[in-house]
Amino acid sequence: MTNQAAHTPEPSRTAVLLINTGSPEAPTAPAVRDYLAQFLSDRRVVELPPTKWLPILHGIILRTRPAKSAARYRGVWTDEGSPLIVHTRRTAEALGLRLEGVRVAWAMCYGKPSIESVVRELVESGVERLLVLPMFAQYAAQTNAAACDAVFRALMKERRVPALRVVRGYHREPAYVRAVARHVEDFWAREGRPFDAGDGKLMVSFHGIPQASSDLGDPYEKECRETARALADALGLADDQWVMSFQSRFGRDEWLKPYTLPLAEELARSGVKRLDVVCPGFAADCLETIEEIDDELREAFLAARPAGDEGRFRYIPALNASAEAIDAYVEILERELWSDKA
Ligand SMILES: C=CC1=C(C)c2cc3[nH]c(cc4nc(cc5[nH]c(cc1n2)c(C)c5CCC(=O)O)C(CCC(=O)O)=C4C)c(C)c3C=C
Ligand SMILES: [Fe+2]
Ligand SMILES: [Fe+2]
Repeated sequence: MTNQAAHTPEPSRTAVLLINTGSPEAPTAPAVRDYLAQFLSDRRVVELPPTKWLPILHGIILRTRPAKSAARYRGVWTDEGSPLIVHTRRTAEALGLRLEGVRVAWAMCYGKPSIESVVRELVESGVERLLVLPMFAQYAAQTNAAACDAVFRALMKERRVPALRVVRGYHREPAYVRAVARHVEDFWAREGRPFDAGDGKLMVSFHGIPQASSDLGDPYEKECRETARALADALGLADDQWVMSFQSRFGRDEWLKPYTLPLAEELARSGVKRLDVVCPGFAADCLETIEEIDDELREAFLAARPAGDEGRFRYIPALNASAEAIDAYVEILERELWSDKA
C-alpha cells in the first residue's frame, strides 16, 4: 500500500519567529525618514507624552536626522542590503536547517519585512503554534515589549490565532553566555588577548536606554550588568581586566551610565593601550556596532591616546549566524518548543 502522506509531508504547523529591530529600506534620507518616523513614534521606544514628543519628532528630528543617519547607513550598507537584515536572515536560515519540522521565519519591528506581513503569511500557511524569539537577550520595554506589541497587533487581525509563546529574554541563559564567551575566546585565540602586555582591557558595551525608563522599573540595566558579569566569569577575567558601558545615547536626556565613548577616552588617557570591545546585546552587527563602535569609538579611543604612544583598538563582531550562536538559539528554542510538533 502506498501512503501518499508519508511522501509529501504537510507544511509544518509549528513556527519560530525571530524578531530584530529593523533598518531603513535604503541608505537614503527619504527611506531613513520613513524608518525613523515609524521607530520613534512607537510609544514603547519614546515614553514622553505625545503632546510633548510629536512636535519635537516632526519639527526637529525628522527634519535633521535622516540626512545624517543616511550617510552613516551608507558606510555600513552591503551588496545584500543592511547588515542587520542580512545577519538576521542568515540566522533564520541556519536555524531552519537545525530545527526539524519547524518553520523558521524572521521579521522586523520597524521597516520590512514587517511583523504583520510575516505573521499573516504564517497563519495563512496553516501555522497553529507560534514561538516568538525577540533577539534581545536583555529585556527592555523598548525592544522586547515593542516586539510583543507588534505580534499581538498582527494577531488581532487574524481569524485563526495560533497558540503563542514568547521567549521573554535570555540574558543569563548558560547557552547564550557560553556562546558569547566562546566567540570572544575564538577571537583571542586567533588575534591574541588585550591583556598580554598588562595594559589592555575588554569593554562590554550595551545599547543604552533613558535613565527615566530604568527608574520606571525596566529590568534592562540589571540584566545587562548580569550578562557582563557572567561573561567576565566565563572568560575568567579579573575585575581590573574589563569594564561595562552603555552606547548609542539618543537625545539630551540622561541615559544609563557609564557612557561608552567618554569611558573609552578616559581609559585611553589613563594608560590603557589595548582596548577590545564586545557588544553582547546586539545579536547582529548593525549600524550601532559597525559604525558607532568599530569606526567612531575606534577613532575616539586612538585619538585620546597620549601623543607618540600608540594604541590598539579591536571590535569583536556580534554573534551573527556563527555556529556558536546557532547552537545557543537551538538550545533556548528547543526547550520552549511544543514537544509534539506535528
Ligand atoms: C539592542 C537593543 C536596543 C535597545 C535597548 C534600543 C533602544 C533604543 N534605540 C533608540 C533609537 C535608535 N536606535 C537606532 C538603531 C538601532 N537600535 C538597535 C537596538 C536597540 N535599541 C539596533 C540594533 C539599531 C540598528 C539598526 C540598523 O539598521 O542597523 C536608531 C536608528 C539609527 C540612528 O538614526 O541612529 C535610533 C534612532 C531609542 C530612542 C531607544 C530607547 C529608548
Ligand atoms: Fe536603538
Ligand atoms: Fe546610534
